[in-house]
Amino acid sequence: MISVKVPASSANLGAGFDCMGVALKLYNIIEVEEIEKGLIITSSPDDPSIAKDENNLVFRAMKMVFDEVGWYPRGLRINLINEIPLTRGLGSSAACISGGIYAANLLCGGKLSEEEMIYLAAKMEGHPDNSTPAMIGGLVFAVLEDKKVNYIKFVVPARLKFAVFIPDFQLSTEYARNILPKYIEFKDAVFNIGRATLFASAITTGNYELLPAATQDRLHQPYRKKLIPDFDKIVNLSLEAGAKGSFLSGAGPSIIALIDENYEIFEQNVKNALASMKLAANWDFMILEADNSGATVFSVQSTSLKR
Ligand SMILES: Nc1ncnc2c1ncn2[C@@H]1O[C@H](COP(=O)(O)OP(=O)(O)OP(=O)(O)O)[C@@H](O)[C@H]1O
Ligand SMILES: N[C@@H](CCO)C(=O)O
Repeated sequence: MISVKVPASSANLGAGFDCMGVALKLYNIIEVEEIEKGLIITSSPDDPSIAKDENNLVFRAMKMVFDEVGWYPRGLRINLINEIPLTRGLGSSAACISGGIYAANLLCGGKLSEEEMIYLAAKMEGHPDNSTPAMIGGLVFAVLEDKKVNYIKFVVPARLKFAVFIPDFQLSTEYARNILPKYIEFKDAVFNIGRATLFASAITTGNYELLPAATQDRLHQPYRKKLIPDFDKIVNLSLEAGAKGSFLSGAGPSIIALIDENYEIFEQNVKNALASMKLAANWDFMILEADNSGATVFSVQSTSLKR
């Protein structure tokens, strides 16, 4: 059996719609083994939205690899141990896709290169901002091209931490993409290009004082925040508690705040504010570090049946 550990991820990071994302130390584990025949999928915790047949996202990602390399297991057992909350903007689908591709490639003897896996994952997800950090870790700047992903991975220092606010409802990426406008104003495009560029420079040079300005966005948050009750309250309370920028995580509904010092004071301030504004029951709160490794093998025993 092969066990693969794959991190959560947060995409967009403010202004970098579909092109910036970071892996986070919150993990799913995907265990796979070849069996004589059939497909057996188990999951814990279980969730009715996790398919147990060929529609399962991990299976579909694995199947894409088998089709690509022309090798198929006789049958397959997949066990999913899920820590990443589903459909909350924390890259649960990218973890399934990147982790599934990574596990399938191990099962079939490592026929695909890392670049090929990164490309297949981004192609399946439709954009590379969750799938690339899920695959290789770090904070990634990435663009999906015709046949490859052009990207740069930045190794995130432990000093920079990610406060995550997770509400008690789901918001599918598909729905949150469908409500975006087809066209945007030229001045809004200019606004985001400037902020995204500033963010890349500020993050990679450690110039965190620029992050509150560099994480502003006009491409997706103005439309999506209407779907998230208390969005403005959470953003404002995290900035007042000392965050260096606060924004929607991926397509939402979770919200991320960046912190680089006084973590305990920040945590206490946030907990007090959530309680006094009566938001604590509806919003989970945790502070995470970036994961700089991406998908990794947890353990490998006998991987496939003898032929
Ligand atoms: N552990 C899992 N096992 C199987 N399928 C999963 C699992 N986690 C997520 N999925 C599938 O992915 C869907 C959620 O994907 P979606 O892109 O909407 O949200 P997300 O990836 O959590 O958020 P975002 O893309 O904004 O970070 C679920 O409805 C389910 O079909
Ligand atoms: N960039 C994507 C991330 C979610 O998958 C979006 O915002 O729709």
